Amino acid sequence: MSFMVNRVLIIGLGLIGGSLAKALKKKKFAKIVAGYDRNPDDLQQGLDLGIIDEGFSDLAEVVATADIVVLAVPVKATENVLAAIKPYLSPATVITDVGSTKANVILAAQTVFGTVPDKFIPGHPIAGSEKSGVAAADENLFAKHKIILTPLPESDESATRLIARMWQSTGAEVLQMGVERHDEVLAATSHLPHILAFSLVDTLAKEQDSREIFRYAAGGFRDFTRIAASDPTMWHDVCVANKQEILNQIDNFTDGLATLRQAIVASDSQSMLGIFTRAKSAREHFSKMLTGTAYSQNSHKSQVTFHVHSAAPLLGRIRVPGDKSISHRAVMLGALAEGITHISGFLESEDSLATVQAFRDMGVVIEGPHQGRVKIYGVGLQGLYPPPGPLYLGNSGTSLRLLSGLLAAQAFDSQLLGDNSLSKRPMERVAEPLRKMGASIQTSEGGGAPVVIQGGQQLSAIEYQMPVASAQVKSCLLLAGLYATGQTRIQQPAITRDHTERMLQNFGVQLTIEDDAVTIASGQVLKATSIEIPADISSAAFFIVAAAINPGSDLVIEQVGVNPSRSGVLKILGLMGADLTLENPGMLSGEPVADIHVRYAPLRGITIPDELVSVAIDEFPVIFVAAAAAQGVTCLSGVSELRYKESDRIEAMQEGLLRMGIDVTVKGDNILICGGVLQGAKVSSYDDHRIAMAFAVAGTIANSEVVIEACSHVATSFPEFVDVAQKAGIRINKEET
Ligand SMILES: O=C(O)C1=C[C@@H](OP(=O)(O)O)[C@@H](O)[C@H](O)C1
Ligand SMILES: C=C(OP(=O)(O)O)C(=O)O
Repeated sequence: MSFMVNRVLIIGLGLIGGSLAKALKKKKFAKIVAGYDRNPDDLQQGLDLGIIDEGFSDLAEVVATADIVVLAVPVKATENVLAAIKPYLSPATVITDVGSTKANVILAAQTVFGTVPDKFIPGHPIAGSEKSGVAAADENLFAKHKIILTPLPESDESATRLIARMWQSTGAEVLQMGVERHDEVLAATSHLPHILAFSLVDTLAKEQDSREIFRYAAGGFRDFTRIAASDPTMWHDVCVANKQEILNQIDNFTDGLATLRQAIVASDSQSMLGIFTRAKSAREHFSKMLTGTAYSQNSHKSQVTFHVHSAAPLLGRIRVPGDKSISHRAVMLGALAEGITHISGFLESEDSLATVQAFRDMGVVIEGPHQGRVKIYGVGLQGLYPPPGPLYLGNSGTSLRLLSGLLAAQAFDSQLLGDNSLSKRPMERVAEPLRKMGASIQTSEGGGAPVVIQGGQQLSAIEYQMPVASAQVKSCLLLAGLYATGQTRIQQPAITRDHTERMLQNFGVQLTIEDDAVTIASGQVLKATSIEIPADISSAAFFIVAAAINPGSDLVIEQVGVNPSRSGVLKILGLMGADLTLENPGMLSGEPVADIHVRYAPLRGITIPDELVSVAIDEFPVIFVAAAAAQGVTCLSGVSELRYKESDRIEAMQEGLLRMGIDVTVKGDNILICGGVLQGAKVSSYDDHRIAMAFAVAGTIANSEVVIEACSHVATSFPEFVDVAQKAGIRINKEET
């Protein structure tokens, strides 16, 4: 490290002080790491173990020469230690501490110095262990842990930066927050759990047959009570120091426990399941937030790269997972219905799980998903609760836009957030008509997320002519229309998927449906029902195209949704000469389904009819691949909406196909793709699931390996893609780093 402090003095060589000394020495943060402890044995042990360079039993000798003094002593000793070092401090010395409460540390500094010195930067490492003492010092104790600094408005900024740099050198992540907020947050997340652990063990230990009980204590007891072995004096001091915040949290917890007790007394299964399912999903949600991972099990934030080699023919029968658009709607309407809705075929992907989480955050009891089955205890149109914080919708445009319509009509305020990609997508297209209905809704810079909604507005019906063909805008307004006084009529410039209309009718809602418009009246009640979700044609499309372009293929994809407002891809491929037949037709919860049978046949370039664009909107990435594999030129126009998806899908496909040696010309709204021989290349998915999967299909006919980078987002819509692709005969491997 180029930057080096001369001398750091650590006062108190316990677990935290010793670990900090060890880490600072290892990272060469200071030329000299000095230690002071009033216990000579600890000091000697620190020297013997090489944890400190110099040991002092007299503060006068060392304080004046230290650049940084760290108080690693119990919180209640802070005042005495500050008083002891005060006479020797030089004006340049920066002081910090490691206490787990902050208001009383500030008070101690005020008592000793009159006002808090501007070079005193209070800090708290959120790291520890049930072990104590210098012998347990661990140089990695702080790595990847959070350190909270609570500087005051008058604190010296360069002193704050220095302390931040000191902690960063140990591998920790440094955050800043206000003193009060720190004490409140820590009371909830650290102090209360410790108190509960101590109290539970103490209560059980007092029972007569405690020996007998503890003999049978299994994992649950051990997990819950590990922290009851922590240092009693330290926890005594914390309880004294953060008394009021801790009492607030104990009261809060006591209320929660009383509610659960009452549910058990009354054998109230719905309340018990509500508490347990909410807690389970919140725990999973938080763990994922904390580890930076995602909603579904087989997705995480690691870098995922696909490697694809040209395929043998695709043969046999496969199933692809449930429809994403319908899965979202089933959860939303199930939650708003009266009674219990049972769903099967639910898509367990990041996007649809984000919708589930949002409704759980609003108090809806949802069991599952378990093997595609979800049980929703509907709360009725007026039964949602205010969420405890912003609703995080990940990568999912459908969740954010549809929920905007619903939330604009609620009595409570809400805020909708998404990942980087979602934050860039246009949200004014829903905010603008919702404002016309009387909603109070703001989008962020550039018209994107976060979207902030003030509840408590009575919406009124409007007649709205949508400027863009968007099922999300239409569905958003239909949901708002359930609450708006009067009849909301939405007119669309082209056909868009009508799953919301079909599903509302399944839930008993009356609509007036015309060729290009739909009207909904408020005052209706949704009645719980059972929904079977067909396989997603947007996921099936990758295999339809892969089979269509690989000689010898003969593949059946079972029970796929073939709703005419979704199945433009079949028509487009048909016009290109693909050999497709629909077998075994039927209906699933108001949606037409069929087995799609694809056999290889040479494709030819065509001009894609304008009216097929909006009914094949998500399939264009893979349609581009079909065009690249076809003989001749494919022309299309009117697809500018593709620029507003998870990536700019026109740019992403053009770039990748050009790398693969395919001529793609984009002039304004016109796109020309010249079929040719696809070459092996390295391409990026731009974190867009459909781009990743489209290039995997392109790889099946490339003349050498295709490497697709940034594929973790495939879990947005199709977490099992690689497994299904391998089963169908595609030679694809997933590399995770
Ligand atoms: O309503 C829906 O479920 C969807 C509508 C389409 O978006 P737009 O409404 O923006 O066209 C589509 O691209 C998206 O994947 C899902
Ligand atoms: C555009 C898509 O989804 P959403 O708008 O829900 O993010 C998609 O799945 O291709």
